[in-house]
Amino acid sequence: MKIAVLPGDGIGTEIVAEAVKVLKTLDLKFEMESALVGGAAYDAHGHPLPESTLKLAKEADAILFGAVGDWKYDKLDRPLRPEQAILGLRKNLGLFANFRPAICYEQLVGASSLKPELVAGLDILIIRELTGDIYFGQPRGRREAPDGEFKGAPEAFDTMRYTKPEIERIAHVAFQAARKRNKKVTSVDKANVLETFQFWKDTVIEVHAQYPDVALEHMYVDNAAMQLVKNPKAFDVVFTGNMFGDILSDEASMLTGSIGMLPSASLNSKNQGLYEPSHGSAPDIAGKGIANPLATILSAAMMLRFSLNQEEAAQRIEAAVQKVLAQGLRTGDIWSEGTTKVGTAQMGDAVVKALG
Ligand SMILES: NC(=O)C1=CN([C@@H]2O[C@H](COP(=O)(O)OP(=O)(O)OC[C@H]3O[C@@H](n4cnc5c(N)ncnc54)[C@H](O)[C@@H]3O)[C@@H](O)[C@H]2O)C=CC1
Ligand SMILES: CC(C)CC(=O)C(=O)O
Ligand SMILES: [Mg+2]
Repeated sequence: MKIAVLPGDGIGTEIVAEAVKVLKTLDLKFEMESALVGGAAYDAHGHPLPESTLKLAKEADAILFGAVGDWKYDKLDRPLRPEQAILGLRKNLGLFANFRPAICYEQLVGASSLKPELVAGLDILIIRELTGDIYFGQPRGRREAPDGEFKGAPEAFDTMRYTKPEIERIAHVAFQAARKRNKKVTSVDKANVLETFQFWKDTVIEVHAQYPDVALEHMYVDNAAMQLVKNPKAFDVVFTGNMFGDILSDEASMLTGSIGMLPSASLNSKNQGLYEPSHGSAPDIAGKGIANPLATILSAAMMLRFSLNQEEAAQRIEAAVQKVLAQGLRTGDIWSEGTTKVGTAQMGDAVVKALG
């Protein structure tokens, strides 16, 4: 088994180091090989996703990814910007199914910005389509407005699109995941305004015919954003497209206490996967040793479960994380009065110790 380790930029390097530490503590046989990605790869090789990094990722059984991006690259031409590395990996490897579980651990009920009773016991699964939608649709660009009130003025445009097979395959993923949980899917769309999402809704209804044992509800994304903070426990599987899933998963992270707690798995049809925290490179706190590494450590647990067939090891990591939280250790983002503030490496060390 081979794991490609791609730390990336900002806090990416700090949090991946902790997840690697945890993986090395397990008595498992796998090889790990690291490579540059994102801004770090652009600085060294002139491209955010060099051929050698892509080759390593393609050949690996699983990829452990940190985060990419920094404000200093924001003026580069888009194809050279760090974010193109993660988008390119997702597209090149066909990682269309993104799982983002939002679980509020008992010990962190007080860390959420919501009332404890709203988040205690929360366990929802966001399933986000990851290789389509407006993030990848063509054409896109800048031009002179071809018509309308401001005809001739400079304008920018993107294309929102989904093909039927793209919607069908992720709908099957959502319904099958729901069968292993509470048999309820909320499909989030904007069918009242967007043709793409009326098509999404129609296709989801068709696929649902094969899953009569799973309850399906539809919700517009604006309402879903509101319901997520009003009554989050009413959801079980939240299923949506690429952009809405991106936004709603950051929102849902705060139900768990912090974005530093939300792991993710991105899978293709061969169950090859990329595992990364749901957050970005956090340039505002990079280099300070204060980032929360738990989302990345929990992503490594998802990697053991989904791609490396090591369920027991995955559960060991998840139990170790809960044990450390029960000991009262907290990085700044989840700290509250009466708990002990620790840095990134101390948190990683504590998880390693709890594993023993
Ligand atoms: N998959 C990826 O590589 C992603 C990359 N990005 C990139 O990351 C850069 C920063 O983007 P932002 O919008 O600021 O989002 P961000 O997720 O990096 O940070 C948002 C806020 O959350 C905090 N935060 C994030 N992770 C944390 C952690 N583990 N522990 C404690 N606090 C944490 C940050 O300090 C910041 O205040 C941009 O260049 C963006 O494009 C953003 C999202 C995903
Ligand atoms: C570069 C972005 C598309 C990444 C992101 O925000 C995400 O996947 O959550
Ligand atoms: Mg995001």
